Amino acid sequence: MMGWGLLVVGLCCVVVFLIVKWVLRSVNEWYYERELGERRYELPPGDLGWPFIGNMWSFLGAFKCSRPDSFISNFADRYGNSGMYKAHMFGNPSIIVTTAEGCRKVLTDDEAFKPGWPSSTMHLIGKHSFVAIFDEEHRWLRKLTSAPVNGHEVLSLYMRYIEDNVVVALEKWAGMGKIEFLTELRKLTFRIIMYIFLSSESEQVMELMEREYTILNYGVRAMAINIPGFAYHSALKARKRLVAVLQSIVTARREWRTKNPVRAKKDMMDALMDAQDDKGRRLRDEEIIDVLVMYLNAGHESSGHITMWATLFLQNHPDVLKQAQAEQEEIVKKRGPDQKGVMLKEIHEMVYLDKVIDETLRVVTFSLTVFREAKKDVRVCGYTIPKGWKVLVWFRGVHFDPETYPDPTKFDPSRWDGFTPKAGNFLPFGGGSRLCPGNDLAKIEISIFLHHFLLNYQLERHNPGSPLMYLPHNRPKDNCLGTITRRSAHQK
Ligand code: HEM
Repeated sequence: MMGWGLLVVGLCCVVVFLIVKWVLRSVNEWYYERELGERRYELPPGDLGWPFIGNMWSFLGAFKCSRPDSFISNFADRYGNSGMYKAHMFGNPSIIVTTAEGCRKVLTDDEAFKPGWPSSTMHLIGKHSFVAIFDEEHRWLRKLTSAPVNGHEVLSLYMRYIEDNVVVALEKWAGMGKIEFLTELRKLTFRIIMYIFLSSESEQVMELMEREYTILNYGVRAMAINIPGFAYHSALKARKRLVAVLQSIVTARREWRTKNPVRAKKDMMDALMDAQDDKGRRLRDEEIIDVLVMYLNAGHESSGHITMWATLFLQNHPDVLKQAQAEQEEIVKKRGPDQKGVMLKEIHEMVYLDKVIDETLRVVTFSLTVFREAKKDVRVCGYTIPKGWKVLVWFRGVHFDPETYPDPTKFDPSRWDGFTPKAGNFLPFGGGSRLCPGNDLAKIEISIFLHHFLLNYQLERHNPGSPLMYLPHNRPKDNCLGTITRRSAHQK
């Protein structure tokens, strides 16, 4: 009797548990889809996860357990390979778009989409930065700020500065013994972007700011929990400190400009201070600071990571390394006796290195996803994205599509021999009106670094098996701890 009783109680518990689970799993769908009426049947397949946390648990779980692709493959396993899935991400009902066709459509249709970054990102990067502004305001500020980092003339101008700093840094690292290669690279790329935007700052200020950016970036991809001990809370504090430093730089510059009205050289800060829109409006300090917070971050974090990964891939693939070294040696051999340093035309001749960099950009896919919001109901690849819903343009899905890139997880620069991806199939720098304005600068920086590294240096990692982390960005957990040494004559 007792046994039957226990069985019944057990069964009741299981049934109650299943009902509660089903109700909880359906709450988000009832709440967000009810108001869509019949249009809910036009949504892509998927599920909106649990109340409050949505699908964030499985997103963070997949990325923290180093299985980044399992997050999307779980959707594909459950709902079929539709390439678009509904989900609840970063606090919003969202559509994740993983196909080249869908991503291109979202990135290029400014009539239908505007930026849709989570409000936590906006608080961290700034409500006057490009993650928050759109249409006319974005076009104006983008034109103003992208000019100083684009075009043959300006890039040639920065190349000397970049190269001098690369040469000094590599020499210094080779005498330092054990270093965190990624940390040092981030400092180097930060110094370069600070020079371009602010004509440099003191060593101390730069180190401090770079450290604050590291903390800020941890918060960008974390749950927006503003409680001490959580990454987002620390990131908000880091932003405050960054804003304070930038405010003091802006104030000092304004004072300096008043005393020196005629200036020989103008940098990005000058451009922002001089700017006037067609109604004669000038930018306020807080707007300038937000644009700087964004540019200084975007302009060093990505280049530092990609340079580290390209170096690692080269070191781990001896055949690729040999071919890349041979190309650089050939370039140096052709130089006249008076030439000092790399020329822009030589970078265009680095055809093999360019394939190595493109393959690195693909395999790493530094920007896992970017966010948009539908301004109206939009049809994409046969599904409806409802007005107000967020869209996650999932670059990783595009870059790991086996139909375009057979054996997609393999690092293989030769896949680029005679191969030009169709529009939308290769998006390391995004696309449309938000295409990365620093793409040429980034490629030049990476090429100059690899040029000198390949000719003269090698890296020995201390923990080659160090586990990988995927958030906020792909990197070895030990920040690539290793020793840089000069290549001896017989290795050349
Ligand atoms: C390997 C290096 C880099 C990668 C992989 C990269 C990637 C990207 C991607 C994917 C976007 C598109 C964001 C979106 O669609 O919402 C973007 C935008 C942006 N990037 Fe880069 N980037 C790199 C280097 C740089 C550099 C060096 C700079 C600074 C000069 C920079 C500044 C920006 C800015 C300001 C935006 C926002 C553009 C807008 O919203 O109009 N990036 N980047």
